[in-house]
Amino acid sequence: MTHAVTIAPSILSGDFAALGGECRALAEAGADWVHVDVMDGHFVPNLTFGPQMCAALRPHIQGTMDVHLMIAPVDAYIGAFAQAGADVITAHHEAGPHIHRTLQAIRAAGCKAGLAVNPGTGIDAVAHLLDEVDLLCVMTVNPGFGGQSLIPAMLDKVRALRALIADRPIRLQVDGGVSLKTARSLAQAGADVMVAGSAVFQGGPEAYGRNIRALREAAQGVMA
Ligand SMILES: O=C(CO)[C@H](O)[C@H](O)COP(=O)(O)O
Repeated sequence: MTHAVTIAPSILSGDFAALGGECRALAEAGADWVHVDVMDGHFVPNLTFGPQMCAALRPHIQGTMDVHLMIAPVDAYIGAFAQAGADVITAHHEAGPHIHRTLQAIRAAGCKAGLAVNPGTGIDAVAHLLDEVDLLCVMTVNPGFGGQSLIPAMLDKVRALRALIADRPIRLQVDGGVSLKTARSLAQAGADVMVAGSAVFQGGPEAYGRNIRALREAAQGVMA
């Protein structure tokens, strides 16, 4: 069974000189969420945004601001991202040192708690954390950069996590290499939130609506 799919464009692929406008264009184009990739140059080999950027973007985002923290340590920054208006804050299992406490702190700050796992991390890592989690993010590429190809072995991981979640109200997100080619198999494996950078932003603002529609239809198995 496939689930209704949420499309969460990653502004990592947007025009950094015009991100407010990019967020407004995404809303007009039918994006469900906006995914903000926060990178610290330490946990991942790239640097992007901080809480001030999130606060500046918040008024330009309709609906859910989905903040993906690729940073270590995490806990000291949760309050700032919550204050900045994040709806979902996702932390990495690998960022440590006490992910259970981190997830509790995210909820205590009034946000939905997301748990991300890198490609090399097995599903056992999340099994004992499900009570603390509102969203599981399967990294389907190694984190740090947009435009990479989906790692095929991650489909099995998505399938296994969907089975593990069972009937819990946990969203299952995939992040990296989501495209017209991969969306259907990811949805069939059980993903219900698709983060997409290149696949949404290619072609510029006039293509966003078309790209989002095509991605949604591909995920749902609607033939072009
Ligand atoms: O978290 C990320 C990288 O760490 C990005 O969200 C992800 O790679 C999306 O980009 P694309 O759709 O181009 O693969």
